[in-house]
Amino acid sequence: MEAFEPQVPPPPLLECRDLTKHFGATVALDRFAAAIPAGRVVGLLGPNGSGKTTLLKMIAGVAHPTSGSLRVCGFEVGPESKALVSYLPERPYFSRSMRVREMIAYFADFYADFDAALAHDMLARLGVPEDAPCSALSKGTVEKVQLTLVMARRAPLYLLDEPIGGVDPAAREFILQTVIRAYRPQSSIILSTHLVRDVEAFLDDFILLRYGQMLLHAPVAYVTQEKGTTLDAFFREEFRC
Ligand SMILES: Nc1ncnc2c1ncn2[C@@H]1O[C@H](COP(=O)(O)OP(=O)(O)OP(=O)(O)O)[C@@H](O)[C@H]1O
Repeated sequence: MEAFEPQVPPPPLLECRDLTKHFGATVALDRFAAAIPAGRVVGLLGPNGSGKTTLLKMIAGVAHPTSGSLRVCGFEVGPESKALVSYLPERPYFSRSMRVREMIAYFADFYADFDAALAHDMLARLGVPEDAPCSALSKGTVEKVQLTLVMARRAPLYLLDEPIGGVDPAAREFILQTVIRAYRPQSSIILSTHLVRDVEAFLDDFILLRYGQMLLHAPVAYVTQEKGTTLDAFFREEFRC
């Protein structure tokens, strides 16, 4: 007789429970709760000041919740969870005095999961000169480099805060195809953006935030199939000023 072994499902890649962040009297995030499984590209959408950056910072472990909890692959925020998260912050963070090639070497040294060959390949596809000092690069090219460095890590969870805001519209789709789709199917990506029209074809799910509260967490198909509209049109209608 075969022994019956109950299958214990793996923990979600990300689980947030009642996650709350106050800055003085400002409630930046209010009891945010969500579970994100592996293999999803999730758009984090909402007007200015709705809490997107605050949420990503707490998941990355660079800001601390006022209350509530979160786990990445079952780990509370700490060294284990940070090693599993590849985070692109909203502001440029790398040394402007280094050359692109040196940045790649630096990341390869620092992160055990960094795939330098993949980074070189992505930069070549994106037309970024590796010998250029970062200080000589345009804002859009700096974004391409940062996004490449973050996506060339083999991490389970990628957090991208406004990844393509400074890139020209013609290049956005190419970048999303080249860089975002380079991730592995067992990973997930959460990306915050105002460029809903540009990213919606790449998203599986979306989360809508307003005034720090989650309005909706749903598959994009909920909007395109059940509502018969685009995510961009849905977003504009929802947040009409
Ligand atoms: N360090 C801080 N000190 C005080 N208030 C803050 C701080 N960081 C964020 N806030 C406030 O928290 C709220 C959420 O800000 P957050 O940056 O998370 O929003 P966002 O959705 O990312 O905005 P945007 O789309 O403009 O980038 C805002 O009211 C903001 O002013």
